[in-house]
Amino acid sequence: MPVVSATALRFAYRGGPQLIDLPSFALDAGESVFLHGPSGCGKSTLINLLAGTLTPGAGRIEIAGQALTGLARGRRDRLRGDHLGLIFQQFNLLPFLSVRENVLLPCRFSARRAAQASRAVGSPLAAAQALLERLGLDRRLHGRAAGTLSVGQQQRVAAARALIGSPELVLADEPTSALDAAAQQAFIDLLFEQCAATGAALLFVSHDQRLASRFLRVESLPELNRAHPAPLPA
Ligand SMILES: Nc1ncnc2c1ncn2[C@@H]1O[C@H](COP(=O)(O)OP(=O)(O)OP(=O)(O)O)[C@@H](O)[C@H]1O
Repeated sequence: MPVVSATALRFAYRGGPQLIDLPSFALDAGESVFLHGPSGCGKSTLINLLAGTLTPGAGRIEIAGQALTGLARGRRDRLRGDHLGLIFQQFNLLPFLSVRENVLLPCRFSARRAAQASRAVGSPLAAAQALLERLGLDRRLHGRAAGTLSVGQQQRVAAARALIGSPELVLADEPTSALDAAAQQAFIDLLFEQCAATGAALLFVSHDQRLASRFLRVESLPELNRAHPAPLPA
């Protein structure tokens, strides 16, 4: 069973042209997919549709076998919290909360994630600490306000937050855009390692095709998408 599937998905921003017209797209459990395309082709929009933060004009999205489309907001938020880990370009960490509290957020919103974290290592707190340490952030940093960390450190906090409680699917939107080439490779290594450890599928979105060679499955959004939005000027 796919961990995420989209069928006959169509989307346009209000008053804008058709941006997404996707006959079908799916990821199987444990699969890692690199999705690329030029700036403005709709990659972030697609991620937000799959995450349920944008609502499609038509079509169906299923997460872990459950329909996301058509759900009321509260149930959609719960489905997202239970099954998805999200890493965005801007990390979306809460800068005044500690590193530890940021990582624990998904367990606060999802009893399922908290239970899975507890089953794995005893408690959500122990899971947060173990993940942070495996991602190279030692305990002295865990009580610091997230906003005081370097960009590379914040990226790893965002990864720990996405991975805690073993979500079935991790959606990563340009997560390495602020890193240099060596740090990008190291971050991708960590993501692969952690997704393999929890069995999570990974959808990694980037315009940077140099990263594609690390993935077994590589997809081009403009090739999948039957709507062809005009590229943004460089
Ligand atoms: N909230 C919005 N309202 C209206 N138009 C939007 C909105 N967000 C994005 N767009 C437009 O939709 C198109 C696709 O944007 P999107 O961010 O999905 O592209 P992208 O492929 O992720 O680009 P990038 O690689 O630069 O992040 C762009 O033309 C963009 O200007």
